[in-house]
Amino acid sequence: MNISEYKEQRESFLAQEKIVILGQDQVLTTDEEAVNQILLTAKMVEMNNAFDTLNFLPAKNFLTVISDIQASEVFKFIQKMPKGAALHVHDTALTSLEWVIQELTYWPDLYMCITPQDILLLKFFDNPDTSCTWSLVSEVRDSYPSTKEFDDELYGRISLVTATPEEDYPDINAVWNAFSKYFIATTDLIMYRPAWEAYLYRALDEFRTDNTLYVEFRGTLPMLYELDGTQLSPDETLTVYQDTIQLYVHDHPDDFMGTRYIYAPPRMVDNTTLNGYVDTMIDIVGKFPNMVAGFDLVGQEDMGEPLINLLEPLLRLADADIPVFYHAGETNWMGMSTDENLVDALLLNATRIGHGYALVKHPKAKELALQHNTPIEVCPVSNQVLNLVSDLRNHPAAHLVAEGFPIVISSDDPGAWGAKGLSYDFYEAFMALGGAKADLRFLKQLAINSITYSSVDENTKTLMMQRWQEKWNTFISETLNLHTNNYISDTLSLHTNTIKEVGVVGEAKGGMEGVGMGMGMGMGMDVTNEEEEGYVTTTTFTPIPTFTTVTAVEVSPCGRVVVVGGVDVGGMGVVEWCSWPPTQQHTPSHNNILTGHIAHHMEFSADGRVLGILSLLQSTAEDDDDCGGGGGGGGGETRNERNELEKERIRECEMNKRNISHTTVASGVPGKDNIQGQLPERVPVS
Ligand SMILES: O=c1[nH]cnc2c1ncn2[C@@H]1O[C@H](CO)[C@@H](O)[C@H]1O
Repeated sequence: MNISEYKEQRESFLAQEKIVILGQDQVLTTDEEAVNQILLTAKMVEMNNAFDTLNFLPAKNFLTVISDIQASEVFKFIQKMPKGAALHVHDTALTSLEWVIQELTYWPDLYMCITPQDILLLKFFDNPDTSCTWSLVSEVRDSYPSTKEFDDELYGRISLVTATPEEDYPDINAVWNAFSKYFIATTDLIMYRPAWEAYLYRALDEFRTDNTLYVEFRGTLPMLYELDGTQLSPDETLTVYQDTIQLYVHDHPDDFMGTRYIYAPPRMVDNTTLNGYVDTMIDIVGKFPNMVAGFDLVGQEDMGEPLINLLEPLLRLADADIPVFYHAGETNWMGMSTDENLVDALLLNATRIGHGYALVKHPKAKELALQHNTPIEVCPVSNQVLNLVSDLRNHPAAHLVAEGFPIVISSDDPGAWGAKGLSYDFYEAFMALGGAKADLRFLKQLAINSITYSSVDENTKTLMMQRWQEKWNTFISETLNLHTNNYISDTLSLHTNTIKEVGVVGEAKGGMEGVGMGMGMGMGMDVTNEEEEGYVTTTTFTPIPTFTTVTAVEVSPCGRVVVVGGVDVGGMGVVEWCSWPPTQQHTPSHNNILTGHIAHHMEFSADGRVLGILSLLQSTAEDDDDCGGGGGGGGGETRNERNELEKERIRECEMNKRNISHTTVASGVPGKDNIQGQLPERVPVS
């Protein structure tokens, strides 16, 4: 076998592998392709940098890299992207803790107490009871040197966020212990009926503003209470849920489509208690059929009762045809009792599986899940924070992604760990579970999956998909526009900072004429006034603002490239691109900047798109053809010698390309009013 045969075989092998990756069968429109390139460019900058430095955010505990993720361009992209639905989140950690502290803990009548076991309690009372030594939060806050100090301490006590997770949470029990304290502190605080209304409204707002259309949240159904301590019944509690959701949808009819509730009491129970939960379930699904989606069991799985021990009540649910969404396989204990929850969840006909972290260790269960089209709800940040996996590249869902298994991505308990909405989990999934090659198709598929696997009826699903698609289309076109606009300003400032000179090439030997532009761009080109062998270069310093008109801006087909069209003083455009026409496969990181080249004219379509560039002396930083200065490099020459060599090289290169026809369009002092000569005629580009 020769090398090319081998390579052919390899290509076809890799192609086969690629087509099964989650989302690869999505067909992208031209605009989506362009956006994909923008996305991949940002992604590859991040990936390549991490590949060199080993500073890869998904490999680090989320609690320590939240602000780094916020600074990521990929994350910002994902935040704006319509993500569909959040299908796996828990009631008491839906909303950012920052809001809870800044808003709810400033409400009057809120008391706090720290128990002898050092557990923080927060509760609203008109008259505090005697179960603890309560103090008014407002008074305690006032006793601090500053409100910020108090609020920070409160945040530190409640949230799981820490700079030293490995020390603070050495194992899964330690982190779940801290997690339980979070639930204890927040539950009484937010179950005060007016506080819950504000909290749930805010939760939906955080998801909507994170570009999520719909939410399914799980809850243990803790009873709401009034200030005088009166507890609401389950029906009254659920009515408050329903009213708040309806109010939210009413207030945001175009951007939010609703919320359903999965009743999910604790799994650390016996059959009698669970039978009580099942009764409640059957009752509430009858009374709130639109809102209540089904049943689940929650809590630290390894500590809970395995599903197999709870069969009698669970089969009652199956008999009553109640959809179930069991948390199952949220464990690293392969072969132990809780690990088999996965099998039971599937045999009990789960609609979706919560986490399903252990699924890859159960090939038969995986097969069954595929047969039943049962997705798993992957919550990457949760799995990392709760100590199942430290480096998210090693998350088992990476295997599932590689073979296109149906997953949805969700955020579990964003409020508990300084996250918000869905974007952080999408980011981790995109960077770590999908690997370097996951692109817009992957993200699009995740969004589509979230709607496909939601529990809404088919009609609503169709409407939701349509709404999502509209938002998606808007996102795509806005991203293209925004990218282009940003690119102009970036480009302008880049050029303003780095352009040293603009050279106007006058008469060339042999009567060839041309206009050239020499920009420093840190590429070692340093053209000065000179005359050599008929190759005349006139150099004038021209700051970028003298580029007079920007008539069109476009992302090139390779996406990366933006052309700032229009006319500069020499009748040229400022050009940055990968390649036009695309002559080679460009990796997204390919960032050729054309400098010192002759671009006479750009050709635009009737709708203003840049079709191509005419009379272009093409040369790029990475082409063999490059005439634009090869950058530093070089061996022992002095700077002057290097400059001379460089000039010689450029000149030769330029001369070799004289078969491209050029027209002098300007000479003399740059400046809009000093353009001399005619702009070249437009030649249609086929
Ligand atoms: O990742 C998880 N696995 C299992 N249970 C969870 C997880 N996150 C939160 N809860 C449980 O949900 C309840 C609030 O609705 C909490 O009691 C918590 O234990």
